Amino acid sequence: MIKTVDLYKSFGETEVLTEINTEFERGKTNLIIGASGSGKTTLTKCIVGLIKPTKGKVLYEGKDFHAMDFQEKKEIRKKIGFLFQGGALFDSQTVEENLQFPLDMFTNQTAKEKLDRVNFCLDRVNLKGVNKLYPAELSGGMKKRVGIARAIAMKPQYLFCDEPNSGLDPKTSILIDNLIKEITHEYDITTIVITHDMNSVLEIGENVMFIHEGRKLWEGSRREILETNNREVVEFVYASSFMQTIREKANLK
Ligand SMILES: Nc1ncnc2c1ncn2[C@@H]1O[C@H](COP(=O)(O)OP(=O)(O)OP(=O)(O)O)[C@@H](O)[C@H]1O
Repeated sequence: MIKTVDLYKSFGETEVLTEINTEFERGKTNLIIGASGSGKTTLTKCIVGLIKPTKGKVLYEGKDFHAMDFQEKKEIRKKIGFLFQGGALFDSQTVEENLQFPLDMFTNQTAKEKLDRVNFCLDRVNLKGVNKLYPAELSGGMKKRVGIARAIAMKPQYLFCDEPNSGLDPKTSILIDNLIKEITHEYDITTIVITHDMNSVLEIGENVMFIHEGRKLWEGSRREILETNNREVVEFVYASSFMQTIREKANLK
């Protein structure tokens, strides 16, 4: 579990995060939603240690990350997998080399052990046999799946996904969403997903946190989001008439 306690972040005079108290549960897909500029990325950066909060704590299994020494932070970082927008693959390396990269960096595994792990992860995301292809030879959805395979190569305890659906068609988006959810359950990972995609919220939002102007305004499940009367959440989530129809239909049942 990851927890934030009274977390604040300012850039100069500007306060970007205010009093964020939240919990991201293990074995669940925890979604962070909110308008552009509301503070989602800043919060995530504070959690993974890319920036230091102005005040407050980030607890990994109860231990304050920002109070840890270099070695302890390194141990936590080894347990974090990242899925970046666009996959963030190295274009000059094959799929196999991309997946092997974290294993080369952080493990002393033999070449055979690394290849076995690469093949296992590719198989898990239904991409058997693409080892020797380069990212340019893959579709957007395949790149995302390679990104997921790379993110799980190190058997992470924590998984951060930054807009995993950006640039994907609706069908592929659902496949990627479900893959993230399955992997989260299968390996009991604490998964945090930043998303703008309301389909994802309704599909995999086991825990949804809504940030508005740097404050946590609402938290609940995908079911609860259909029923909430919180004005800001309703304005954000149900901005389109299509989403309003979904809400009305769900609440009539
Ligand atoms: N390094 C920085 N220096 C100054 N201001 C920053 C910095 N990083 C972020 N901000 C400001 O913090 C606020 C929150 O930005 P953040 O990127 O966290 O929002 P976001 O919700 O992730 O937005 P988006 O959905 O567009 O990615 C914005 O007003 C942004 O300009």
